[in-house]
Amino acid sequence: EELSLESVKGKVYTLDSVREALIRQEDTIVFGLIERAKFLMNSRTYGREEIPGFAGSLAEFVVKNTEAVQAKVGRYNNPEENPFFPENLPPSLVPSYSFTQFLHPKAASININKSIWKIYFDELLPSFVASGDDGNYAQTAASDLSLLQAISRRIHYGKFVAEVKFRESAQQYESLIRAEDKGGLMKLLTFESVEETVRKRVEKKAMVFGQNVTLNNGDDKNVTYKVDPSVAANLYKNWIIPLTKDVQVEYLLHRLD
Ligand SMILES: O=C(O)C(=O)C[C@]1(C(=O)O)C=C[C@@H](O)C=C1
Repeated sequence: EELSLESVKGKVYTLDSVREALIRQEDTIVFGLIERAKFLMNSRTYGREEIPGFAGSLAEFVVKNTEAVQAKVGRYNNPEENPFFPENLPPSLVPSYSFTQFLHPKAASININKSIWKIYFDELLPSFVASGDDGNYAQTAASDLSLLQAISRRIHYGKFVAEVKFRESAQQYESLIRAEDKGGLMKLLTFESVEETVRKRVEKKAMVFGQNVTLNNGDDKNVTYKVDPSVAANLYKNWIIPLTKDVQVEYLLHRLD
């Protein structure tokens, strides 16, 4: 079998391959929920903390500084990655890998991490983290960062999904884009049955990955979970899928710029 040059050089994006990537990212998000749930709410991570020379919370401090370190080693050269604090990020110090140029150049200006940040702290955390304070503020912020990054990568992956769909039905998309018909675009890119499958699979993953494992496992009714599986399913239903679709519409509106 012949390998195309493109598959040797970089990633090939098809509807199947982007959906495969979204499925694999579910694992990361479910594990991220489980890891964050290990700690209590630890509100001191999110309030005004007295960090000398820094105006912001401990969580912001960890995210900003970690992003700066990761930027220096090239994290944001990958078009699949979007920083939470893009202002003043240092340039990469290492030679850049040549990522497949698949997206329209306007994609780089789409970043909805401000909304993701707000939803994460205001709505998601209180829905599954036990209240209280165990003193692990740095560890809490580190687990917030990896979960935020996983959720952000998943939602912004909408750019790739949209580009694949655009290439598959360019004519249909073009007329909606020219008419700036957001509702029509939303309808054309929506697959209700796929969304339902995603929600059910995520709930099952939360059950499988998050069950408390014991050796006397005969009795199914005694199984308990580290994160309520409905929290994972609702995260997808209420935020992740709708925001992925918003990113797709936003991307498509600029596709012909
Ligand atoms: O799989 C797709 O076609 C997507 O666009 C992804 C996704 C999702 O976020 O899971 C979003 C919209 C579709 O209605 C179905 C699923």
